[in-house]
Amino acid sequence: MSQFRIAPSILSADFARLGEEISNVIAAGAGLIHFDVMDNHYVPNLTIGPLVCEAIKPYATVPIDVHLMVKPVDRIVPDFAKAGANIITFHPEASDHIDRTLGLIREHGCQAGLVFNPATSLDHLDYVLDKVDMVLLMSVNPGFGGQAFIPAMLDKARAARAKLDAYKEKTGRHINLEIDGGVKIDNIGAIAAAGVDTFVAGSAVFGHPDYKAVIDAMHAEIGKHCQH
Ligand SMILES: O=C(CO)[C@@H](O)[C@H](O)COP(=O)(O)O
Repeated sequence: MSQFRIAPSILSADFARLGEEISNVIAAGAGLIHFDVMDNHYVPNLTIGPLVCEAIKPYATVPIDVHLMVKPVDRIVPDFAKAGANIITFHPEASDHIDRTLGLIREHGCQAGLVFNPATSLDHLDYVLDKVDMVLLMSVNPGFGGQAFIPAMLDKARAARAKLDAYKEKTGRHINLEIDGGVKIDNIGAIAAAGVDTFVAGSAVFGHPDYKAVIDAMHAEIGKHCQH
């Protein structure tokens, strides 16, 4: 199995046919289902919550990757764990106690991750890596699908990969590096070469008439730049 996973963001799916959309992207090769939670407070948009997560769970035969763009974070964590989330990530700016929130997510049986906005320093990883399973780099400002990839995030991905590799050298534990925003067939190779292994893609997948064609093309581009 490839170490590289495409995580279609259901923000760009047809919400009237969500279960079917999820089955279709999984059949097309999706490795994760990316679930964007926006609260119209931490970010200027409002989306979906635990009830929808629970409703899609029977269709999600791959892990559900819940990206919390909410403040506060902690009180919603148990609800998402109960609703079937497998991975829960949150923004350090949205939690008063980052270490506590990471621990809380893991205590509820989910993998835990930190999300970095484009201008947020990776220093937040220091001292908490032992509780982190996933690092998610935003390559757009959070809140909306369909924005353009911010090129400076390639340098940030290289810096994050270096940190995670140094940690793996010390501990033997691999931490996934995910990117989110503006990921397309024509930039995914360069992003993979910068060290990213998990790629959120909303409009690129759901905006294409053939989900398998676009996910296959993404894996092919990754393959040109990295060993699959
Ligand atoms: O979290 C977000 C936006 O805040 C993303 O997951 C977007 O939904 C990605 O969409 P595309 O840029 O791939 O269209």
